[in-house]
Amino acid sequence: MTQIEPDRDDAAWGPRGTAGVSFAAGLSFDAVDAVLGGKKVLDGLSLALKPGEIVCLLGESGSGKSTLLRVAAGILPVTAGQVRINERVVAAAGFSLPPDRRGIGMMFQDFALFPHLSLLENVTFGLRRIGRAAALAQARQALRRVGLAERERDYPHMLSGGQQQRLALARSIAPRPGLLMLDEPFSSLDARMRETVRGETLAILRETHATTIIVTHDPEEAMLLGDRVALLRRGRIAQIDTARAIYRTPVDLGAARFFSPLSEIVAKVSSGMAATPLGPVPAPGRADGARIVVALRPVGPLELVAPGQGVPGRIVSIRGAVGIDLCEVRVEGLDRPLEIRQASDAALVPGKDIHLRLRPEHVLVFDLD
Ligand SMILES: Nc1ncnc2c1ncn2[C@@H]1O[C@H](COP(=O)(O)OP(=O)(O)OP(=O)(O)O)[C@@H](O)[C@H]1O
Repeated sequence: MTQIEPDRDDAAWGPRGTAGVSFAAGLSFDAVDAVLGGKKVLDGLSLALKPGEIVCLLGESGSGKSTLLRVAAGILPVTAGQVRINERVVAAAGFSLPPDRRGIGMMFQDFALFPHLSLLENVTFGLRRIGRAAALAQARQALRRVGLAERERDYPHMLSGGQQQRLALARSIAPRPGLLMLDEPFSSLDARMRETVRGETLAILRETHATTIIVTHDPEEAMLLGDRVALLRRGRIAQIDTARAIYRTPVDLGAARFFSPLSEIVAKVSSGMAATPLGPVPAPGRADGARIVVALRPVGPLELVAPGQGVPGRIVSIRGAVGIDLCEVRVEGLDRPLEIRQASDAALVPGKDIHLRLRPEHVLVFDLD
């Protein structure tokens, strides 16, 4: 058996070490189709990532998120279009560069660890090409970076969920891939652990410089982690932009609904304005008689004001969260209560009469489909 040399480099890496740096790669999908079970799951999908960029992929269940990662990694072929890595075509109809020649690291939702291999062996598994000594050094560096250096002889079942996530991350970054595909990397962790692990993972991704796609179901997570957020719908990108931009100017009502609950009011346009029970809302560019949806996020468009300065409403329910109250407010003329988030206030109680002022500049307006 090979004698494992103690690592002499500890001091240089600080308390936890750093992740090895990758050569970030550009990744692009040009009008890609992919078929599963006779169904077109990616349908003319186009998407381009700049080197070193982190893009979070959001979308309904079944919209094709995992399929997109599998196509990038070379696990699934394309039936039309092209996938390019650094301008080199790696997939096209009838052609697929094998996964191990693409320089892509993949991390799966269930971590896909090898139960019969030690932590160190789990990480060196993907490093067979570089020779035993270099593989051990790189694997140890990755384990140290995720805080598992002391556990290298243990087996995956001896780790907590959070530690397993860190091992899976170490395994995917150890070969220093230029591209990383992370499929719901935090979904099996509980809420508190998710927050810590998420921050740590982001720090590691920034260190490696790897160009990364992260699939998530959680809009807040996407907004925190992604340089840009891409919204996938029925196998195509419905919108891609910074999280702030998508939040402020979603491309349609479906995209808006993805990022927060909405109170939706249908209204008719007259002379560029739409009358709602909360007050008039500008509807520029819409013809007279057109029907629109005025959508209100729980934070921003409505403020509590003194009597006489806004429309009357009544609080019908209150749920407390950390530092905020989630209020449902009934307003005459609306079929459903409005959902409003307010800074916690003991004076806000169910049954209380309040007054609301609409801030039209914070309202989203969409054509009624
Ligand atoms: N092996 C398969 N055979 C046939 N259809 C499949 C297969 N795998 C996935 N699909 C279908 O392809 C579509 C896209 O699946 P995919 O896993 O990419 O979606 P997703 O957006 O990642 O969903 P989720 O968020 O639920 O993981 C779904 O309709 C799914 O049922």
